[in-house]
Amino acid sequence: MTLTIALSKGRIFEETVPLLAAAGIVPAEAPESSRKLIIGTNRPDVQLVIVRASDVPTYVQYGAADLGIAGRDVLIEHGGVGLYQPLDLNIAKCRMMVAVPEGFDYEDAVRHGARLKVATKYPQIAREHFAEKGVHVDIIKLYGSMELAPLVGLADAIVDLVSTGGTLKANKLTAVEHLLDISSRLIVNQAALKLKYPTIQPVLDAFAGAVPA
Ligand SMILES: Nc1ncnc2c1ncn2[C@@H]1O[C@H](COP(=O)(O)OP(=O)(O)OP(=O)(O)O)[C@@H](O)[C@H]1O
Ligand SMILES: O=P(O)(O)OC[C@H]1O[C@H](OP(=O)(O)OP(=O)(O)O)[C@H](O)[C@@H]1O
Repeated sequence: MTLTIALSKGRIFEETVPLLAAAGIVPAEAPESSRKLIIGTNRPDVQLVIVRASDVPTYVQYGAADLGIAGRDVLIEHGGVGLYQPLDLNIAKCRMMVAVPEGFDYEDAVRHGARLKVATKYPQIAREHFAEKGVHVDIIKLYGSMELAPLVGLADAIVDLVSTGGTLKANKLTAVEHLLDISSRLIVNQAALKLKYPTIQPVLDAFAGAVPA
């Protein structure tokens, strides 16, 4: 029985390589330098499928992949249906923040009941946050480069991921609220966990033992 693991290119793949190694799995090639979407490994019974970060939960939900690694941001937006989430891998760590242009008095706007235009790739997380605060917002869904939106008048604020703060700084934005701490989690298709338990459990154990501090 083949074990299929869904991963995204970039930081998740890079930070997953040591975890795979702990489970005795070595990718046959690097996705960055290959156009292949199915990548073999040193183990004939394990293959990797390379998908968009936000598509990882969907592949695992429907059983097209048995395991996957996805950010908490992506998992909240997906909803987590059909997924078992046994392990926080403590990789791809960042924070979900509200940010506004430097000089914009966000607290004052909120206090005065202003209606804010908020650009984000994370409409569920943003909607819930502002609903809890009782702030009226118009959510504008974007797929990337959120930091641009306030600079060109598309939005008053953004909800986005911040790590070093370099992107905010380069675009003269400042973080005004911290919504969530984000890291990536191992996700498992619930049916696959039962059917492929003897193959999956050792991988889960190896990952658990290799989680970075
Ligand atoms: N600057 C960052 N530092 C650390 N982790 C991050 C950072 N940005 C995003 N992440 C985390 O890594 C995950 C994957 O991000 P990545 O940039 O590889 O994909 P993406 O471009 O956001 O996804 P998609 O391809 O679906 O647009 C995110 O879901 C998030 O959990
Ligand atoms: O605080 P920093 O260290 O600057 O990181 C924050 C940036 O990282 C993420 O983008 P990413 O690098 O994933 O680019 P992408 O959205 O174009 O994939 C996020 O959307 C921010 O733009």
